[in-house]
Amino acid sequence: MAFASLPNGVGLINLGQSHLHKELNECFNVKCLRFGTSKKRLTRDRPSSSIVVRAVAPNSDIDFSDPDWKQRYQEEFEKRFSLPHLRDVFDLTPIPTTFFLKNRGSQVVEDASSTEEKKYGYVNDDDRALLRKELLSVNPDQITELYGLNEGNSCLVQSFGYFMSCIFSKERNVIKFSSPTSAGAECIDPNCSWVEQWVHRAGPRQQIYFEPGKVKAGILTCGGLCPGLNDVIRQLHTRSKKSINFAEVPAKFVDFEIVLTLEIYGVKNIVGIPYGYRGFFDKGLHEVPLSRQVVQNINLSGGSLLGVSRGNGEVSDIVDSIQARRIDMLFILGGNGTHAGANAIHEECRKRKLKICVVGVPKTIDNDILLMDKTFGFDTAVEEAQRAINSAYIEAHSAYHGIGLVKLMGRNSGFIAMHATLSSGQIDVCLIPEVPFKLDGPYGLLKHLEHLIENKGSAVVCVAEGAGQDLLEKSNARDLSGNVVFGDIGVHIQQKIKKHFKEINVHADVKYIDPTYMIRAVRANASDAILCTVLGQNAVHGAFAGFSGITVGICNTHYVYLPIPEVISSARSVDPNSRMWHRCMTSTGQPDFL
Ligand SMILES: Nc1ncnc2c1ncn2[C@@H]1O[C@H](COP(=O)(O)OP(=O)(O)OP(=O)(O)O)[C@@H](O)[C@H]1O
Ligand SMILES: O=P(O)(O)OC[C@H]1O[C@](O)(CO)[C@@H](O)[C@@H]1O
Ligand SMILES: [Mg+2]
Repeated sequence: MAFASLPNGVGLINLGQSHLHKELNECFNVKCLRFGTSKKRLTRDRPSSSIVVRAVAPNSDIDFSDPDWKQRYQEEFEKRFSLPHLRDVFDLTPIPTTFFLKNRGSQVVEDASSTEEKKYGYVNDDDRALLRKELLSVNPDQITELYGLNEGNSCLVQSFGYFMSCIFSKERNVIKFSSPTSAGAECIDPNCSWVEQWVHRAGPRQQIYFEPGKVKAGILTCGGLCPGLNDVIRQLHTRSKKSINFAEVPAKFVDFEIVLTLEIYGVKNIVGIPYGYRGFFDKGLHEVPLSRQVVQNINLSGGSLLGVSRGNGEVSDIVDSIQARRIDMLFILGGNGTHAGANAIHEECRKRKLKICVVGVPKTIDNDILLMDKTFGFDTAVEEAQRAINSAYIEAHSAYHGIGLVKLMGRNSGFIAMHATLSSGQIDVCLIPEVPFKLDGPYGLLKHLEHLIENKGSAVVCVAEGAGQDLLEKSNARDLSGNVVFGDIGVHIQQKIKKHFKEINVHADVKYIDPTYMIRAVRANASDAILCTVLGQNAVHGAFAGFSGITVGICNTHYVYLPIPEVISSARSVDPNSRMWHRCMTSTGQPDFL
């Protein structure tokens, strides 16, 4: 069983292991995470929360002696991951789609789909993608055998690279954990049996639930900034160099790419909601009409041209505003908090019997959304973080007894710090929220730095902002969204290092770099930009397909739709028993600090 230990010693149990019955009730970092007896799933308590996140364990009370337990598990899993649909509430007859893959010129051509397109161009509602990201560790001979390459498989062995990518696209790339104690093992039963877990495939459907000409679509971005927001909502173009006055933006002044997909369907009425949810309840802010004029390169800059914000509005006020604006589709780009809000809006729309589709697009540099391979902005943030690390390294190595210290974002999750450490190869110590550490004592960080200075002459430390919060004075301060405001672990460590080396009378030249906002205010790199484009398009397809209360994502290399509660029931975090964290420690050569 792979428990991820948290700074306060709370066990964070991996998804798929909640049959291990244990009750915990602790506050972890920003949020209070509860592991209840009845639900047996980590949920997040938000004192100011207006919604309760659904928390259904697929494998609650599984009787493994029942020969049919796998089937039961899969049935429950299928139920959990079924997508809320307008049909659940309304008696609707779908119409043929207006989204065509072929014969599209500058104009949207009505019913121009070819027979071939009808056959192959769309995703079926029953299509599924295998959720679990699994790794294959067998040699090519075994692959040939395993995948029946000699039996008409379309993967032709042209080159090893092609061969591997072809194989890996077959959705059968699984790892068999022989034991729950294997690194990173996520097992359901004590024998680690393989149980397939399928989720819904994203993409355009042949039948749609809205007449595009009558649709009004809204887009908003909420939470902190993230590289790629403008790519998802690509491309916003201003003819003026001046910043946008959201109270007065002429139609066709701005142009977004989510808009492009909407317009390909034939939607003409598209608006941007300024500054996240605030745009719905702040009377001084007005929606921004968006159009499809071909405009350039706004995705070349970071930030969000719609603006972002934190802070709670009443869900009922927001839905009043959505209703008054007659919005039919709402696309919401944001992190965990924003998605909780999106789900609350979706639920409220259902309660009021409004035919509105709410579709989320997960945005977070922290990469802390459950189940997803990665979220957009993360890669870019890691890439940018390396620049800071490189500067810290150069400073440290150029100074006599230099110690470089870099603090990176990562509120609950150390993915940015871990990946930046792995990619830079210049870090001696990586500290993340998921792994507790001590500063003092024979096994503490300070002693290790002494050792590095003595033996290497310099050292570089990378610390995630949420790491070591137990070493700081507790603060009750919260930001507008209710997130706990952390103490500055970077400054704390810097001071402790200086004090320590002074006390032992050894010279140390400490250089502290805090690139916090620099790593998220940049434009998306190529891989994030592609991810953004695909997610943006799929969000639009999802709404036209009639799904609401869903989000889009990439899971196990496939693009999928997921019900929102499933991805926000807790923050995704680094598993200290994973191979990746082990690799990180191997790369730095750091000890445990405990
Ligand atoms: N449980 C909730 N129910 C309803 N709305 C929420 C909830 N949690 C957060 N929100 C709203 O979502 C918005 C964004 O939340 P938050 O500031 O936590 O950012 P986020 O989406 O998690 O992004 P980031 O990854 O940058 O933190 C805020 O306006 C907040 O009011
Ligand atoms: O200072 P702001 O804008 O509230 O954002 C800071 C937070 O944003 C994030 O990047 C994303 O949640 C966190 O890592 C960080 O704590
Ligand atoms: Mg958040």
